[in-house]
Amino acid sequence: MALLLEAQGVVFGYPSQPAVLDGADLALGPGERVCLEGANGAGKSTLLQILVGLLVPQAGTVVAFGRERRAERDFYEVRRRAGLVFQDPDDQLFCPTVAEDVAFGPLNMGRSRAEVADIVQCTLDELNLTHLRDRVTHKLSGGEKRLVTLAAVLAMAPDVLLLDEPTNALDEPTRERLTAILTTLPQAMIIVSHDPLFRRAVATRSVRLERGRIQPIGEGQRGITHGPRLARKG
Ligand SMILES: Nc1ncnc2c1ncn2[C@@H]1O[C@H](COP(=O)(O)OP(=O)(O)OP(=O)(O)O)[C@@H](O)[C@H]1O
Repeated sequence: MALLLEAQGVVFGYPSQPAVLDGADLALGPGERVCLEGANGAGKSTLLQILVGLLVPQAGTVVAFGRERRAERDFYEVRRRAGLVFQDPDDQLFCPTVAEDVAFGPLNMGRSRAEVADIVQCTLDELNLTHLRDRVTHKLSGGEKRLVTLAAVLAMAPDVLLLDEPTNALDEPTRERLTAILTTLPQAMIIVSHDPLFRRAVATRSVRLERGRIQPIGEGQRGITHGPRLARKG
């Protein structure tokens, strides 16, 4: 099976946080929905950004769509084919209206105005967001913004999705709707999530980032963890 994205032995630290990733290996194959969990600050967002070349590892390799990627120009194609939905929608949405935000990517990719109008309509329809079309983006609720960021990324028809905590700020019905959407999309995806119910519903495989490395999660450890049972007297 040809892998779509792969981090091999990635080492990365920030000047103030020197050992975030310490030989992290993560691979994504076609049809997979890999859920990535790990404690706050474990380095999950950092790893997603390395996979699309927004951060440069100090050691290790990124292989994307069959080619090793090193230089910034190697990542232009990767960022076009791997759509990253940021943890904070305000890092991603910057146009005055929802329709303009969703149109921005395909216009930037050289699609015609007529094609883009169709893409915006279809993408908003598919995500059930047509009612938000002409709304001012920065006045949307947190959950609405999150769905609009997904629409903006899907409008670029990526081959792969990288989703950083996509259920943040979503109420339960919206989370269920997102689950239904993600499990019917054809794209392979890596999903960072702290939400065990969501992970269980979407993951085809789960891994954990711990002490800078990726550990597989076996069936026994997977899903919701229950607290220790109270000792019963008598
Ligand atoms: N730009 C930065 N400069 C310095 N340190 C950073 C920067 N971005 C992240 N860090 C630090 O690197 C570590 C990993 O951050 P990262 O955001 O990748 O973790 P995470 O696993 O995604 O966390 P969370 O689950 O809380 O979102 C954290 O200790 C964080 O404070």
